[in-house]
Amino acid sequence: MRVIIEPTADQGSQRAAAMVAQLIRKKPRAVLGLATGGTPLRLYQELIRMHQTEGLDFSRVVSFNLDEYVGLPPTHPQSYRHFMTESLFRHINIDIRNTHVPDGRALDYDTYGAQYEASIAEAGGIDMQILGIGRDGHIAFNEPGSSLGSRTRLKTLAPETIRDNARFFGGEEEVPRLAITMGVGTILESKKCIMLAFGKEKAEAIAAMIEGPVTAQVTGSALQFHQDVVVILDEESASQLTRREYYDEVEEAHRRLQSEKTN
Ligand SMILES: N[C@@H]1[C@@H](O)[C@H](O)[C@@H](COP(=O)(O)O)O[C@@H]1O
Repeated sequence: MRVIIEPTADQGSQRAAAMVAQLIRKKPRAVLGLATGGTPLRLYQELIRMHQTEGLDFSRVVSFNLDEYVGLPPTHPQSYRHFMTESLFRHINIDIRNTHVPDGRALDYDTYGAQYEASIAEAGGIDMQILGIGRDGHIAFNEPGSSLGSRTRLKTLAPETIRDNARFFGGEEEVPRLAITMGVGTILESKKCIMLAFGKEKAEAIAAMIEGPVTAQVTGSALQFHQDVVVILDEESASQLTRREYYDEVEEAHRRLQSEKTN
């Protein structure tokens, strides 16, 4: 796991955007795994800027989102489909038919989950999965206790997640209790994962995910089994890591290698 600590969330988001842009330039038909929540917003803003000012071309990009609330139509202001349209899709030249967000109104979730997995496989698998993390260490909506081999399925939200997301809904009562989410096993199959976490409220989850044991109680810790994960942090979210100096040294070594390559 590569741990990059940037001074601020803005710098961290720019770093992530550069990685996404590099992939799309190399592989115009890249398959991106996308996340919602407050964390990736700055990354999406930077991608929009790159599209508008540098001509970053999304016309052949395919995307799959991690999750969606059950019961919300795509037009609902808090649905993740709506979030993606407003925060990214309508500002870039992605073909909306190539964007996939789980359907929160599917009737048969077992069949639907299997179909979602099949569409990811048909697209060639996810090249780069963007991830955030919940304060309890969950990824997508894989709440504590989720199987580390889980696939796309229906999931009951944990009380902490409902509390955390109440701010978007104007109260806990309004937050849906169920979601459809890619599983931990689905996420582990993506070729590369970029996790973003900013702010001190994520510090504990980040320390548990990176330096703690692999456990279904912190589903993000399963990423320790993935061979290509980059975690991008700011000073606050990195504040509880005990091996900080080592991560900085690794980054320094990366920089030296890069500059030797380009010189
Ligand atoms: N399903 C989403 C996750 O994908 C996200 O990572 C998490 C953190 O959200 P935020 O970035 O707003 O802190 O919230 C929800 O649970």
